[in-house]
Amino acid sequence: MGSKASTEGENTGEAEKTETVPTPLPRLKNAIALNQITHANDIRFGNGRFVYMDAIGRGGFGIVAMVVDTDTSNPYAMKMERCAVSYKNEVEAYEKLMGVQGVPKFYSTFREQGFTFLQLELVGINLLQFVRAKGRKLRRTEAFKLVPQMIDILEQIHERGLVHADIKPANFAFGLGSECNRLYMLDFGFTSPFLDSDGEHLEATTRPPRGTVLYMSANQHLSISSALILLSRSQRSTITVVLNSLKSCNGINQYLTLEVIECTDNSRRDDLESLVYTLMDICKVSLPWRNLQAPTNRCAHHAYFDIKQGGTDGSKICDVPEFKKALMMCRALEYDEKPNYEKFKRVFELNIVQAATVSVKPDLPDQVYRCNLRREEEEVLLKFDINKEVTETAEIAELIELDNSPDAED
Ligand SMILES: Nc1ncnc2c1ncn2[C@@H]1O[C@H](COP(=O)(O)OP(=O)(O)OP(=O)(O)O)[C@@H](O)[C@H]1O
Repeated sequence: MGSKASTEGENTGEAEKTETVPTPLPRLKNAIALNQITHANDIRFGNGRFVYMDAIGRGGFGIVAMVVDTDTSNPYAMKMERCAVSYKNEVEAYEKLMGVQGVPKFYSTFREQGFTFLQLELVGINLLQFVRAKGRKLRRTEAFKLVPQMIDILEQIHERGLVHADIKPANFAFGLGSECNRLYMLDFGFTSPFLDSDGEHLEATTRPPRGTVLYMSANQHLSISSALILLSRSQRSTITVVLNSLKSCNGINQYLTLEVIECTDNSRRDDLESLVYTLMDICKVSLPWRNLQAPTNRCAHHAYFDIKQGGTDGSKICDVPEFKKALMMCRALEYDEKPNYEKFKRVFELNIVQAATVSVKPDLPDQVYRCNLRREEEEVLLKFDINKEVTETAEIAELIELDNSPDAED
């Protein structure tokens, strides 16, 4: 299934030693000031061109590292993934989104030792980290101040014929330095086109829900088809492998019930609905489904659907008029309908005084946020130590596996 099991979709880089950051101590826990990076090490990517500095993010498929280009001394974000499933999607999306304000610049991509790499413009802390660093949720006026930028980015992504499909706080980040009051959109691993080659909206197709459970639209939980596959005793031989692995489960040796959760493909309205949930979450408006278990079957998805629907006008979700209105607008959109982005922005418009006085930006505009690596991730990085001889056949096997994968480039 394309959804992320974590209901929060967050990185878990919590408290950690700051041995690589010299004095003065940063005020933001885990922060790395760009002008304070002094340590260089022997971990290199891209045939030695990029020096690894620190891990700054983690996702479902790999890590994001801060690196420095030895040719230019410029820092970059390097997204490194073992699995190539979302990689091709993401590269295609970044290529289509070149030049969009609010999407990090995409510089290059390469493969090394069975891993895929994306060299990206380095941006600052994400919205989830921002809220945590503040130690409180945002005031509504603060969150609303961000809306025009968020909608503008989303509109431009849609203008290029793509739906993002994983809108959440961790996928918005502030820029660095003089760009620190600008928002950027990250993570195009689930991004997909919604227009055909003639510019027509694609027909609604079905596939497993996509996105991060906490923020995915109600529609993504609406299972519209499921398959019940009954296998007679005589058919067993054809699926011996499956049945063998299920031997320990009572009652499965006569028939196999396979439930397929499918929903309608994401379209523009789903991105907007996820944006409303993102805004609710960064303000002090709790998401009523936050404590539900991650949905693994149709019944659980329906429970999510019901609660996210919150009645026809979303009134059972929360009583904040702006969110209610925005949700109603999302619900009123047809699958292939272009949203009225300006109208959507107006729902969250601040008055003149608020617009002039409310400011939302990181306290430390030159700092990125370090993410604690797990042991296995550190071990992976050590594969890229230039002092270490690469002799392991496992690495060659990985390469072969990757090149044979359906996503491998020609
Ligand atoms: N260009 C960048 N500059 C700075 N930090 C970044 C950049 N890209 C990603 N990050 C950091 O890394 C985190 C994870 O990145 P991203 O969401 O792209 O990875 P992912 O594997 O797709 O994650 P997930 O599975 O949670 O969606 C982001 O939340 C962000 O904090």
